[in-house]
Amino acid sequence: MASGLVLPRPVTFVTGNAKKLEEVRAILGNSIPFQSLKLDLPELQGEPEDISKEKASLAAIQVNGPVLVEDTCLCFNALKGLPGPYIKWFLQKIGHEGLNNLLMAYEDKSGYALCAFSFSLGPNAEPITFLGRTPGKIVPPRGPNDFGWDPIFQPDGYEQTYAEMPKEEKNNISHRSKALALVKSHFTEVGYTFQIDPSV
Ligand SMILES: O=P(O)(O)OP(=O)(O)OP(=O)(O)OC[C@H]1O[C@@H](n2cnc3c(O)ncnc32)[C@H](O)[C@@H]1O
Ligand SMILES: [Mg+2]
Repeated sequence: MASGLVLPRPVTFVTGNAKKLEEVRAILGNSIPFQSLKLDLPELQGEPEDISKEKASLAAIQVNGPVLVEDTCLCFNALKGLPGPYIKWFLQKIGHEGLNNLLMAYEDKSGYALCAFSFSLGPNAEPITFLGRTPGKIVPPRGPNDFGWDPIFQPDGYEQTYAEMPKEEKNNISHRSKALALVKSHFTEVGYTFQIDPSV
């Protein structure tokens, strides 16, 4: 492990989505101490990794300190990765049924959930991105409708949709937990310490 880098401020996880925050808390536990800030950052366009980095840069300016953000995609293979980062608007406009209908013309219902976390040390720093991906298929909705597209995503190797699974099970295999595992390894490697440095 490196000698350790004292961050002048605790890490702030910036999101406007309470469900994301709930999962990030459950997955990270005490491994990375963080505070959260509810902020609706702009919905950007482009490739998932670029969107996530740009989101981190915007968040770092707002917070004026170290931030963690994430952007989530739901990608359909038959549609070459779309809706991808635009899933939020697709879901809002056409719902679970409409998302299934998008694939009606295709035999291939496979896809993947993708999470792109980005960490920035502050307004002038270059964000680092960590990707997590869980393959699965798009199915007619099953299970509680309390988080986004969970009812229509059935991960490979499972008979249940994300929505039907106990939360701990989703958190063990999810796109989010895979990306967060990489975030944790990075923090361990760099050896960040999170106490507030009184000299700053
Ligand atoms: O403020 P941010 O963090 O951006 O929160 P958001 O809700 O705008 O989230 P995204 O921009 O990443 O858009 C992703 C969409 O996918 C939904 N979503 C994200 N993670 C999910 C998950 O694990 N299961 C189901 N739906 C999810 C989320 O509710 C959005 O509709
Ligand atoms: Mg968003």
